[in-house]
Amino acid sequence: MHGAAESALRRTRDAVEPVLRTAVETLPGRLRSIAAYHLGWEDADGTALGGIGGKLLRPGLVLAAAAAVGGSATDPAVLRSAAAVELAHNFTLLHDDVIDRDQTRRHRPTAWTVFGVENAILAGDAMLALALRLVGGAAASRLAECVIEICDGQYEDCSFEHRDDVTLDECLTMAGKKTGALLGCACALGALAVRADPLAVAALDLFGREIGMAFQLTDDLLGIWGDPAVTGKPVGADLTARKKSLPVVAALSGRSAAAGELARLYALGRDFTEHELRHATDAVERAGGRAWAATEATARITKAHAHLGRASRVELTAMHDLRAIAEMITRRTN
Ligand SMILES: CC(C)=CCC/C(C)=C/CC/C(C)=C/COP(=O)(O)OP(=O)(O)O
Repeated sequence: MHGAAESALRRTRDAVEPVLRTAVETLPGRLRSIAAYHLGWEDADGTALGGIGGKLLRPGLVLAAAAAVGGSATDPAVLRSAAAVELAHNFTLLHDDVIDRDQTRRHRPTAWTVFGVENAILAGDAMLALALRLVGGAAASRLAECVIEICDGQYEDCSFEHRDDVTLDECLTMAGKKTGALLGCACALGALAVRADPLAVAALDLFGREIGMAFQLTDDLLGIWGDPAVTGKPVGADLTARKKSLPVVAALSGRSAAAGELARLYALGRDFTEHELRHATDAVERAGGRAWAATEATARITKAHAHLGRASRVELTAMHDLRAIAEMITRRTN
């Protein structure tokens, strides 16, 4: 993280973590323990740990969006929305780790490997319900719509694993639902919490969706070329499992020899060996998938800035944090 974005996310942590902790404390004991483990507050045996493991990007967007339309980032309604968005995000992570059978998240064993699949699913469900209860009213309806869109995106993502004809457009649409929707919703909820003009809410939603696309593109790149010591996840897991991530689908859509090699590896129908993983990583790069994803991520950030510019009521002077967070997304290393 860099400068202004880093300090915006640090302020977010200070402001939102107490609200999150108070909310999670209201969960029944065993569900609370799983949520506290997943959020990095406790070890598996209940020993207190340093703090929340995630970057708090989505709550950061809630606070920055509220400020951008002239509201206060310390308004209780804004803080509740920020905590709710983070709870909903963590519901998706808990369930996603179960679906993918991922072993590691945020440098630690995933909740399902520690507490069991059923319990991790139930803790995720409880966190989503907590999110909706925390905001209530119109904000809860908006968040619920967003979660339905995320589930639709996740459904598409899973269904792509059984197809070998997935197009780049399909993949981009899926990423917009799976990841872009929640970043858009975070911005919209921040603006709604301070009763912003509907035009500004819509512009901020579109801004969030575009940076959400850039976020997913960068996430996919980090999944292949990131440093596991920084990302907290094993490198190459998506490729090994032959996932249709954006750089892979971009590479497969070309006609180069490297695209053919990648297609043959994907047609093997089983997880890759270490040697095949190295070959596939190299083929995605040579077939242009890495360069395409990096360029597309930058283009999405440019589009996002244009949405801010079109929001006539948005306070131009107060948009600094939103711009800083957007710029940080393509540079991030975790
Ligand atoms: C319904 C369901 C299972 C949906 C799954 C949706 C899903 C997991 C989409 C991926 C989004 C993503 C890149 C998360 C990492 O966020 P991050 O890097 O901001 O995470 P952090 O909080 O650890 O920083």
